[in-house]
Amino acid sequence: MSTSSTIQALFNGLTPRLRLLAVPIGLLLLAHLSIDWLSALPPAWYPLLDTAPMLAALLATGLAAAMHQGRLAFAGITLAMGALAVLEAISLAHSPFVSAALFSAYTLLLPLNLTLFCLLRERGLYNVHGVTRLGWIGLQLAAVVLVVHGERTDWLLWISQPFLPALLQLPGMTDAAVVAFAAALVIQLGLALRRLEILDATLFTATVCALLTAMRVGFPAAPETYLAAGGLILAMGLVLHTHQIAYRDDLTRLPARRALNQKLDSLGRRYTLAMLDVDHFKQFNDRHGHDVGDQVLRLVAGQLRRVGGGGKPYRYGGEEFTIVFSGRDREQVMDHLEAVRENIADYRMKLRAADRPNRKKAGKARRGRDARGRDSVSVTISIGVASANEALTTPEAVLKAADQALYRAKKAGRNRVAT
Ligand SMILES: Nc1nc2c(ncn2[C@@H]2O[C@H](COP(=O)(O)OP(=O)(O)OP(=O)(O)O)[C@@H](O)[C@H]2O)c(=O)[nH]1
Repeated sequence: MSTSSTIQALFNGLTPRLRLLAVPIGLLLLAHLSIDWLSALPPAWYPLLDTAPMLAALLATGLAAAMHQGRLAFAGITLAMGALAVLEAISLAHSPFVSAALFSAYTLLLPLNLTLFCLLRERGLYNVHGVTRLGWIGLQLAAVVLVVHGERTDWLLWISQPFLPALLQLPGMTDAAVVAFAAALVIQLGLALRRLEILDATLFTATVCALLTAMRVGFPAAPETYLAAGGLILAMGLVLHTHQIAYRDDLTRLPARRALNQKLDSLGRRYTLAMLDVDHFKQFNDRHGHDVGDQVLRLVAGQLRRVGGGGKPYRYGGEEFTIVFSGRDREQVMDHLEAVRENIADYRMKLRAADRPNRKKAGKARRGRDARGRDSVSVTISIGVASANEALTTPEAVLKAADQALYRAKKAGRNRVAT
């Protein structure tokens, strides 16, 4: 097994939540490990190191703006402004008051803004929402300028007051900043794990970078490296997000047809394909409505994800799915497909009041009541299976054979696996 396929296998073995965080956290680790090496660079490299945070943040902002991703564009802008503030604060070019004010602004406003852009709905960039969000950033800039130019030491002293027990305090940071970062990280991680969106995971990791920057201000090359890593992580998140949009089906969150085509092109000589279709789905939709139909497709997708035998499910389109068993013969996958079919047939989906079926209409979708007396419905699926062999030498031919087998399963009465 090559190194890249070992890494791929390890990555695929992670739970979806760990997989989501693996890439941004991996980048952060890489940045962390490179600090010693970067700090030993000859002085000729210092200007590049100094400008790297700004370049990375602007790269993220530019990419986000090009992709109309308002949340990330504004996160990039605030990261750039934060980088400017913290690098000025530690540059020794200003009075202790100005340095302290800039550092406080960084430690309070950056976690607040990154959390806000994580929480806010995506509303694009070039519209009234974009202007409002830009206004919000402008307002903060004005407040910082007011404090710095007005020499408002009273404000600075007020936000610097200690109130946390010694155990929770962090050296060099105000207690307010510790609370801001802690709250930001908890909220962002919670959102990332709940929504399983790569952009949330990258915003969370960028906030970790921002915190490490504040905690390592005295260490050579450390703040610059963490800040640059934050910007690069945002930029990488955007690229992964775009890939996800192109390759993932929005409704079921399974890989979509484009990903299936790519997978088919990468298969070796031994593989089996299964085509699946929800039985009488048109009638089901007519009876229960499109929304309940959508719920059923999500439920089917959830069961397909659990298929054994190394099968990888895809949404082929509409109410059709494909499972790819790479390196497996038909005999090796039949039991796993039977298990999926049975699990789906046995699963009773509870209906909310608004989803109640019209009991007057007769129908083929099975209905009943659960233990708590709520209406429930269930569906069945039919499956057609075919493997590559001397007669079926291309993935297209195997897929077509699986589709013909599916047709036979339907003809034979549905809710069955046919070869
Ligand atoms: N709710 C919902 N319905 C969908 C979606 N995609 C396709 N459909 C519906 O799936 C139905 C497919 O129906 P048909 O291809 O006629 O087949 P069927 O009713 O499943 O019957 P058999 O395949 O013969 O068992 C159509 O009514 C489509 O509108 C979707 O994303 N959501």
